[in-house]
Amino acid sequence: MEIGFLGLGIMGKAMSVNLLKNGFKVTVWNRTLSKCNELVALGASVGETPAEVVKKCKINIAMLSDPAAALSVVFDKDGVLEQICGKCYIDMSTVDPDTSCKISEAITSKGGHFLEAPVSGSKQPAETGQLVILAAGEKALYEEAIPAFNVLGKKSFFLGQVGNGAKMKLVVNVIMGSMMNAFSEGLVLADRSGLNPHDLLDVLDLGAIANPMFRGKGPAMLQDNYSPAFPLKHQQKDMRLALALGDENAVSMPVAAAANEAFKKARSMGLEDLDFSAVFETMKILKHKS
Ligand SMILES: NC(=O)C1=CN([C@@H]2O[C@H](COP(=O)(O)OP(=O)(O)OC[C@H]3O[C@@H](n4cnc5c(N)ncnc54)[C@H](OP(=O)(O)O)[C@@H]3O)[C@@H](O)[C@H]2O)C=CC1
Ligand SMILES: O=CC(=O)O
Repeated sequence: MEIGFLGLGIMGKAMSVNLLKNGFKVTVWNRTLSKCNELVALGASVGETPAEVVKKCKINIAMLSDPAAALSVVFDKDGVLEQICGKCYIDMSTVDPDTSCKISEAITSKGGHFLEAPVSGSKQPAETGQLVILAAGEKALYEEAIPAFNVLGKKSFFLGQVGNGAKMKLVVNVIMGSMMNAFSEGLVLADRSGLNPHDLLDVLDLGAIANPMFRGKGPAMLQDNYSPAFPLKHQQKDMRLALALGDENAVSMPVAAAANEAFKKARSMGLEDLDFSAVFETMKILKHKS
């Protein structure tokens, strides 16, 4: 199966490498075209524009930063829409349900097929094919994409109509962002009250709230290492979009709102391209001021 892949950031690069290594033919495109070179060295072809990729490939996957990027790649000149008739488009970016529905409507009205399929799991799961895929939209396309999903992920869910995948992803990530804030506060509290935060990591890891995120990120955070796996700007985007979903549904979300403020503070400190665990730095600043 030949797959078109649009967007070679942290996730898209890892996912397309994985597809290539598992025997798929892949044609890639990235806004900054030079990022395609590494994939070419592994056997990928390059399209000069999204339209050129879609013209060549029946199944096309996008992994783009945010709603603006997702819309631009579809609707702009030389975009996906120009060649979508009879072709398939799977948007795996994390966007809001309205963006996903807008893309779906445009694609299907031009005779294309659409699936949204955002993922849970970060850089390492993308590299090792351990993502959790949250698909919604055209069921027949979901079934057609299963061989690719089996390479990219450890489990795929089909969640029904377009928008449900986006919603599920935002619910998961609003919980994750709030957890990262609680974890960071706990690390600061341990330190300031005279405990060794490394001991806290060991205690947490043996108890009821042990989880891969605390286990994976904690030691690096204590060394001020925020090498980006999941950039903070994207986590804050997800908080913002999840809070908007809360607004729409009259769901009070004070914990998530406070966590969002901390991520915004981190962005204002210039930390947006670091890993989202860098929100810890906002609390260390507060600590030093008090
Ligand atoms: N990193 C992670 O752990 C995870 C990320 N996600 C989600 O996956 C998506 C991608 O994340 P990630 O790979 O980390 O992000 P990156 O920031 O590493 O990559 C973003 C990609 O989007 C492209 N892009 C940005 N703006 C535009 C635009 N206006 N037009 C065209 N292309 C554009 C970038 O192109 P260029 O190279 O030219 O800048 C790049 O290819 C996001 O929605 C994120 O929330 C989901 C799960 C985990
Ligand atoms: O969206 C980020 C993730 O780790 O999942």
